Amino acid sequence: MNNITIIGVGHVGLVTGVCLSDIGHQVICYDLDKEKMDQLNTGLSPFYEPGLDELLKKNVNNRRLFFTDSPEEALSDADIIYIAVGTPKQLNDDIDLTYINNAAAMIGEYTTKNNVIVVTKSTVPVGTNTNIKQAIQRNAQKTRNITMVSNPEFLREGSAIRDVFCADRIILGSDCSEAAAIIEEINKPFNVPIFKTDLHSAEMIKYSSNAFLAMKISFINELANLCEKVGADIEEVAVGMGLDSRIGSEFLKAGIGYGGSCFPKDTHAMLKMSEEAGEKPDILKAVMKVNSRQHYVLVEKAKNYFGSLKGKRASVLGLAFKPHTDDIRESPSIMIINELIANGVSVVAYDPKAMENTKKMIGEKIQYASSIEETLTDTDMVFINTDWDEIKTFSLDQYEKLMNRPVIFDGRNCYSLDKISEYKIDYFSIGRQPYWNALSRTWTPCT
Ligand SMILES: NC(=O)C1=CN([C@@H]2O[C@H](COP(=O)(O)OP(=O)(O)OC[C@H]3O[C@@H](n4cnc5c(N)ncnc54)[C@H](O)[C@@H]3O)[C@@H](O)[C@H]2O)C=CC1
Ligand SMILES: O=C(O)[C@H]1O[C@H](OP(=O)(O)OP(=O)(O)OC[C@H]2O[C@@H](n3ccc(=O)[nH]c3=O)[C@H](O)[C@@H]2O)[C@H](O)[C@@H](O)[C@@H]1O
Repeated sequence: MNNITIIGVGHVGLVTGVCLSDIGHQVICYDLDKEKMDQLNTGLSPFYEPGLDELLKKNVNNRRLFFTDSPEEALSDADIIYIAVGTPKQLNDDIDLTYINNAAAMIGEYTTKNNVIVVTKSTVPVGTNTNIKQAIQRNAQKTRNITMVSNPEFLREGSAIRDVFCADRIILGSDCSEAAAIIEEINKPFNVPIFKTDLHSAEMIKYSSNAFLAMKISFINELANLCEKVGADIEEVAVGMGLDSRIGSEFLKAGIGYGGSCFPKDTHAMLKMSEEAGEKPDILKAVMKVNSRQHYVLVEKAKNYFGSLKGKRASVLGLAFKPHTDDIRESPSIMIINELIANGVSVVAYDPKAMENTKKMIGEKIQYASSIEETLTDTDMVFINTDWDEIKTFSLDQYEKLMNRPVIFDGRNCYSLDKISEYKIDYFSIGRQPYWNALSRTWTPCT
């Protein structure tokens, strides 16, 4: 059992704290937000993540997990400190390292132990861990020896707890083998393969993994658009490709482009890192370009279908950037909504978990419904933007019943084409037969 301090209690910091306490460590988590810390000490998570509330409650109740907004309480006795603060994109798309620098300064100011190991969970550009160490040293009052371990996180929102306990690997980068061995020991109970490497390579592994996954998504989306033109079905193509173990079946789901707080920002950060190093990141640029275009393919289809969208009313099913989360950061659904509004469409939306966050972000620009049925009622078109189970399994006859004249723009290929053709619904999806025309009962190419 180790005593561990975590700085930054967001998606990564909280899940890390909960999981480390669950495997037996004593964890104290520190964040600036007092209200959030008070709520967490009662066992209630500030965001939705499957399975998190139960584990949080369990470990708060058995006193292995504690939250504070006092840096002194969190840091003065600490000798193993995890940094999990945000590294967001600035308005000009550069990475913002303010929170990292503040965390570093704070560690220097408040720690009192002679030897401290600092473990970076946050995603940071290559070289940042070295800068963090220097920033801590500049501020250090009592601590003499600071050792850095880069331990990038690979969890996904919506399956974060499972991803930690069943991870494919844990990466530990350090220039000190003793420190890496201590962090390896801490992680042993997870029973996950551990790969130890140097600091810079560990930092690079994180960006490279996210960029590769983003590339897979843009690749399948580009193929999807081609499939529509040549009469192939991207769902079949993805299965056939994925059967090759060198390619693998994951992250080959065509859709409306990747969103979320990480792929967009991390591809930008990697692009910048590459350019600063004098390289030409051509693949990365293409990945990002394809992705930006993909967010709007459904709106383009709607424009072609209706001629003009002005004065129409659209329902939107799904606001979160993916299912099983209430996170709407860089959500393609919000981009589609903004594009619809710019085209004179009035929007009514529904999401099982992300309504509150959407209200905070875009307020009364749209209307909010409390069920799928209410969302669809008297609308001219529906956009399926997030494939929550509730949305994927929603009965097609309800679209017929509730909409003015049902037209579905399905960004997640939720319905089988065989099923669709049994209904009087005009249907567009991604990378399959482009358009089911209910009146002529034919699959028609898009213009
Ligand atoms: N969200 C995700 O699924 C994943 C995120 N990451 C990376 O992990 C890092 C954290 O991401 P999230 O957890 O999503 O961020 P977040 O934005 O959800 O949470 C960051 C937290 O840090 C706190 N904070 C900022 N400065 C602080 C300071 N000086 N002292 C104490 N607390 C401070 C904020 O109040 C906030 O609660 C980022 O670098 C991200 O790229 C990595 C893997 C997965
Ligand atoms: O660094 C991070 O923050 C994390 O970023 C992603 O995790 P996350 O963004 O939570 O979610 P993903 O499941 O990767 O989905 C990201 C986006 O890609 C889209 N996506 C995903 C997979 C796919 O096949 N097709 C597709 O369009 C999703 O709809 C979503 O908008 C990575 O998968 C994690 O390994 C990583 O730790």
